[in-house]
Amino acid sequence: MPLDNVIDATVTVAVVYHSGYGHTAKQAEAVKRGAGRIPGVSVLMLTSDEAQRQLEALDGADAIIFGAPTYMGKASAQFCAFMDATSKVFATGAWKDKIAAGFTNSASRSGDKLATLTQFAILAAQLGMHWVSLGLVAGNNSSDGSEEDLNRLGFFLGAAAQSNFDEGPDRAPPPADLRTAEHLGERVARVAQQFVRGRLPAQPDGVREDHLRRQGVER
Ligand SMILES: Cc1cc2nc3c(=O)[nH]c(=O)nc-3n(C[C@H](O)[C@H](O)[C@H](O)COP(=O)(O)O)c2cc1C
Repeated sequence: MPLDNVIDATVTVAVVYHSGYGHTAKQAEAVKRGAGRIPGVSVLMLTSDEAQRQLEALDGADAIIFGAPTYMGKASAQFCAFMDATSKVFATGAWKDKIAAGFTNSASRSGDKLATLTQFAILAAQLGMHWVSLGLVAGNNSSDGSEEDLNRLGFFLGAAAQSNFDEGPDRAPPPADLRTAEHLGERVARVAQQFVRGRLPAQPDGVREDHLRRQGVER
């Protein structure tokens, strides 16, 4: 492949999610917004039903971000069906060395969301993927903290959101949780880009840097 094509290669971040009533879909859209902010990154959105029917659509993705509501202390059954379907990928190793991350949303502040994020991280490990954490300090845990803080729910493994059960997706999850989801999308896109560029073939001194500089790429 010519050098220009290799360096111009778009990085693809896929978001695979389930949402029963629209709240986690809002969070998924926020993840997409964050990832899409990084120049040279395209975002592929698939519901877990769609992804389950066409797993090969994800073969070209450099990163896959898993998202589901927490139902009964675990990822929703619909998302679990997608997880089970990835046993085909387990067999072929097709997603090995892709970047992975996750997000979840539930009614309670904890609501046992950690169990869902842990499920996602284990899924990624079984598939040989590289898990990316949220990368934020915990918010709203001091006397000057507030509900507006990024990562107000204090998760590290992935992005968490909380949606009051009596509010529709037009009101929940709140802006701080959507900004936290945007942060995750942005972080995963950057990591995926670094990872893809790290695999570029070695170039004579300065050639690769010149290409990146001409593209205005942040190093
Ligand atoms: C079957 C079911 C189980 C649920 N279990 C939990 C739970 O374990 N913890 C929690 O905090 N909320 C729980 N909830 C609330 C949902 O996580 C919450 O309403 C969420 O916003 C739904 O997201 P969605 O609109 O994307 O489906 C449950 C809701 C349903 C329908």
